[in-house]
Amino acid sequence: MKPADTILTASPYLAVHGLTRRYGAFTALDGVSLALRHGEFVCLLGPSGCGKTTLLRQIAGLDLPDDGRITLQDRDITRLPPAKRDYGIVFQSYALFPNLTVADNIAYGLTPRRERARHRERVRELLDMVGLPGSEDKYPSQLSGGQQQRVALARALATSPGLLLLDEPLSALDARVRDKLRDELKRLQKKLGVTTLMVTHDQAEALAIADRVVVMNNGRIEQVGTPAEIYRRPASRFVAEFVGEANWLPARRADAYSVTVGAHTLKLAGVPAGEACTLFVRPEDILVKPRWEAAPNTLLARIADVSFAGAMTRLQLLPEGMPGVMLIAEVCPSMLNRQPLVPGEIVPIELPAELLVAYPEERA
Ligand SMILES: Nc1ncnc2c1ncn2[C@@H]1O[C@H](COP(=O)(O)OP(=O)(O)OP(=O)(O)O)[C@@H](O)[C@H]1O
Repeated sequence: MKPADTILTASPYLAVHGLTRRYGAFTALDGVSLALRHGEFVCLLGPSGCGKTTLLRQIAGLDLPDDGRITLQDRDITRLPPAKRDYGIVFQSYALFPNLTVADNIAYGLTPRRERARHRERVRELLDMVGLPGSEDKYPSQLSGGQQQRVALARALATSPGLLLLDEPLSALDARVRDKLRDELKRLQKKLGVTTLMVTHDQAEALAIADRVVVMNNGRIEQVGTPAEIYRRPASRFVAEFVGEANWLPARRADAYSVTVGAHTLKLAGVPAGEACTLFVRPEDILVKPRWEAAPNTLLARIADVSFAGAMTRLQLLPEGMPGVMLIAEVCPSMLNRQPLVPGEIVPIELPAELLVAYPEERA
């Protein structure tokens, strides 16, 4: 795992340095360091209680750290009041004023108040931008959840802030609205180039929307990387388990580049020190071969179950010579060029050496 400090770029837009927040004896943030480049979309991802919102609140100035610093374009903002930090924020609950119209909600932070005509024009522009043209005179209660969240986004962007903070903005919405708004949010963020930090506990959402994902656990950063890096090369077992689905196989180290699992020896790019380790392989990385041929990392497996999963077919496999191991594989039937797979059938499978990762046993 890389220490978080090593990801600090030369001149980040926003950076936190060794941020710590304690609540009594409990440490909610434990020396977190992180840097965001200008225009980047970064997601804070992690299980409930890992400190995501605490970190966002520190950056917003809604709570103060016990230790550490926050800088915005190299300026120390750690103790600045929220109004002086140049950000817009959207929360999970829409937090609109119910007694104000959409237009007044959006224009709320625009100053000076006397410039009503200019504000009206800005509100119109913002409503167009978030896909709600002509909604100026409606009240929040007349809007759906997705529409209210669009208004909240327009309000957050009204002053053209340099930083957009989003605290689970999509999680109260139903799945279809959430996916649509997620895509729109990403497009809008790229168009405006506003540096964005979003909290989510939804790994699929983080992978789909972010330029970089920050995986947090117990008040610390486990890994920072692009969605592909996080998914393909999880830096720890925690990240591998939290992001995506994986098979885990108990293994014993044979040498620096191979392990044994049951009666089989499997090759891989590297094996950690220590007698025992755990092998990680994604379901879609297991290859079902059209015919048997003796080759490295190739073995026979009995199909225990086949289930339809849309574009992919999902298999439960019991590899021969690996007692107690069951693998989940996802295969694309059109790639197989063979008869349909059926339960009870014995098929050759390959666990590709370059896609296997071994984690030390003590991290389990
Ligand atoms: N004001 C507070 N007083 C005491 N403990 C707090 C306070 N605020 C947060 N905590 C604790 O700090 C930890 C981190 O909370 P935080 O809200 O940052 O988690 P999170 O990762 O955002 O989780 P969730 O996804 O559930 O919102 C939690 O265990 C929480 O109970």
